Amino acid sequence: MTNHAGFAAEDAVPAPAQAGRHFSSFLTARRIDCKKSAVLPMDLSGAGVTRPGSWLDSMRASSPRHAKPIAGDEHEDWMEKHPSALSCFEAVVAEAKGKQIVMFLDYDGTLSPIVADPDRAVMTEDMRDAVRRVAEHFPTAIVSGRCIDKVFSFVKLEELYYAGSHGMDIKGPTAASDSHYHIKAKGDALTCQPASEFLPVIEEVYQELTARMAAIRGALVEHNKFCLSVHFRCVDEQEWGALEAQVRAVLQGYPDLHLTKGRKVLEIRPVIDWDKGSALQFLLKSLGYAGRSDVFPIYIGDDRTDEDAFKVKEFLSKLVKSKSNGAKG
Ligand SMILES: O=P(O)(O)OC[C@H]1O[C@H](O[C@H]2O[C@H](CO)[C@@H](O)[C@H](O)[C@H]2O)[C@H](O)[C@@H](O)[C@@H]1O
Repeated sequence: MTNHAGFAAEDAVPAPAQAGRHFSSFLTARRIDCKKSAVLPMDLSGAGVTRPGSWLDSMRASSPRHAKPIAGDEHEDWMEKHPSALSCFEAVVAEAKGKQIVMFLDYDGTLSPIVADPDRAVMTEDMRDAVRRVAEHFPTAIVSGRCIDKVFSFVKLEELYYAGSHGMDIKGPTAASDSHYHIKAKGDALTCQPASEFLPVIEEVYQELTARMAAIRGALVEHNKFCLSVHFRCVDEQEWGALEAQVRAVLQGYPDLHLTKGRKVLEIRPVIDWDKGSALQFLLKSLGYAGRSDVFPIYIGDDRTDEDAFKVKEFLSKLVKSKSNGAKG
């Protein structure tokens, strides 16, 4: 569900699928298996998402200057499929009644505003209080592209679960050991790191990219432990093509890594079958909630990587269906 402003949000490509903030829930989880995190074939054609020639266009289209309004029928169709969470709030409440809510929250752009310097993306005290209060009532997890340590340094709430590195590093306050899901109970803590074998290669690529990006003014490489972010928010647009070419040149030597695009950022990740959606399923499973009809997970996020979690189950069509069947909202 989307709080849709009628314009493609900043960094949104293609526009309709990215506009606004999402607020989603699903009723049952798709099956996951941490052990079967298959290494997929390399896709240097653009992270399996976009053709190489279209990457620069996509980076440009993500700039507010280039963003186009979604018009006419296309807008109507899109709104029909992606109703605003706020306009459906009563339907969400009705659907959640009598069920255990489990809350999943993205960090950047959701709990914190988007700012030029990634190290300064702090959340407000009001937002922290709101998250604290949510966590008093429901199990709550932060699901972020950042490394856990960084996101924890911003959120500072020990009672939460954290899924950093786009879900590839999970920690939480309680655990029941489960070898099938690679859950290790360390004291009371829950951990899962399905991409740990990639740590050395990520470090190597970090060093290479940092060296190359030194020549591009404003470029920044952020180490997110199991993945990397190459930020171009502060890079002159004339340099974006060169930056992308440099990143691709480095990745030529690393077939087990792939490239995706976020909000003014290129993201480098291990090619494993694991994303924010897998993390969400893992957490539900380890909390004992997977597949239960009396559980109502909610996910709030603003980015394309959050859509991996939204895809876990067609909760949206369920809500749209219940709405057209007469539910309020
Ligand atoms: O999954 P998220 O918690 O949304 O993290 C995604 C990326 O967010 C951060 O970058 C974004 O926010 C920065 C601070 O506002 C902004 O400067 C940048 O342009 C955005 O792309 C973070 O720095 C990345 O490492 C995350 O992968």
